Amino acid sequence: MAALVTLRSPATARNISIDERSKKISIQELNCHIVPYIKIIAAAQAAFHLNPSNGRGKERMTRSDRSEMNEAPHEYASPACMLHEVDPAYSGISPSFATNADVFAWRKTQRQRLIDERKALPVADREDYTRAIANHLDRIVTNVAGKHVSLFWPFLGEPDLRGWMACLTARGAICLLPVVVAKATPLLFRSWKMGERLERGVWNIPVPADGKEAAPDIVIAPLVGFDAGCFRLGYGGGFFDRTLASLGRKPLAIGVGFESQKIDTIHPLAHDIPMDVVVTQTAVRYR
Ligand SMILES: Nc1nc2c(c(=O)[nH]1)N(C=O)[C@@H](CNc1ccc(C(=O)N[C@@H](CCC(=O)O)C(=O)O)cc1)CN2
Ligand SMILES: Nc1ncnc2c1ncn2[C@@H]1O[C@H](COP(=O)(O)OP(=O)(O)OP(=O)(O)O)[C@@H](O)[C@H]1O
Repeated sequence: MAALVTLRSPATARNISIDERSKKISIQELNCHIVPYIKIIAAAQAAFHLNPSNGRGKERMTRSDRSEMNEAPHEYASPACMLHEVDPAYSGISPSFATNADVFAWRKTQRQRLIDERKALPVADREDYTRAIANHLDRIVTNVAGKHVSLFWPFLGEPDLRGWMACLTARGAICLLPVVVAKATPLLFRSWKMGERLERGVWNIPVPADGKEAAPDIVIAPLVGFDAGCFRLGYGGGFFDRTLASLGRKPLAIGVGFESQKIDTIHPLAHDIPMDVVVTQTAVRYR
C-alpha cells in the first residue's frame, strides 16, 4: 500500500510518498528546508506503522540524531493516538502500574525484602562494604572545611559511617544528623560531633539534643533501594524527597547503600528526587 502526503509550505508544495511494503519513503521536490518536514515524515511513518528510527529498531532518538536534525530535543512527532506504539517511557507514566497507589503497594513489598536482605548481611561483610563506601566518599566529598554535611545514625543494617563522620569533623566539616519533626514534613538537620548529647527521636533513632540547626551543603542519604537512574527508595515516609524539595539551595545529594540493594527501577513518581550520586561498595554511579 502506498500513500501520498502533500505538504504545503508558504513557498511551494512537497510530495512525500510512503510505500508500506518496502518501508521506504520518497520525497519529491525536497531540496531545501528539510528540517520542518522531518517531523511530518515521522508522523506519517507512525501512522503507517513504519519504524521511525530508520532501521535501528525501537531506539529513542539520540542527542546526535537531534543535533543532526538541528531540532529542539523536546519535540516528538508521533501523534497521541499512536502512543501504544511508542516506548512506554515516553509518556512518563510507569507502564507496570495503573495508579500511584499500586506503585506504593509494590514499594512496600520491595522495602521489606530489601531491608530483610540488608539485615541478613554477615557483619564482617557489612563492615568491609562500609569501609569501601567510605573510601569512595573520600574521593567525592573533598574540601569540606566549613561545609555542612548531613549523615545519619545507622539503623536496620544501614552502613555505619559514624567513623567516617568523625574523620570529616576532623577535616573541619560541620556534620549534621536528620531530625524528624512530624510526619509528612521536611527533615530538620542539627549539628553533631562525637561526645555530644543525643536524645531519642522518632523510631528511636538518636538525634542531637543540643546541636545547632543548619541547612546541609551535602546530604548523604541511606538507601533502602536504588536504581540506575539514581532514584532512591527510603523507608516510605517521603522525608528526603520533601526535604530536598524544600531546601532553598539544593545540596549535593549522595545516596549510600550496598550493591545488593540495586533494583531495575523504583518506578519513579513525580515527587521522587534522584540522588546526584549513588555510592555502593563496588560502584560510584553519577546521575
Ligand atoms: N538512619 C536513618 N535515619 C533517618 C532516616 C533514615 O533513612 N535512616 N530518615 C530518612 O528519611 C529519617 C527517618 N525516616 C523514617 C521513615 C519511615 C520509617 C518507618 O518505619 N515508616 C513506616 C513504614 C512506611 C511504609 O512502608 O508505609 C512505619 O512507621 O512503620 C522509619 C524512618 C530520619 N532519620
Ligand atoms: N515533596 C513531596 N510533597 C508531598 N508529598 C510527598 C513529597 N515527597 C514524598 N511525598 C509523599 O511521601 C510518601 C512516601 O514517598 P516515597 O515512597 O517516595 O518515600 P521514600 O522516599 O521511600 O521515603 P524516605 O524519603 O522517608 O526515605 C508518598 O505518599 C509521597 O507522595
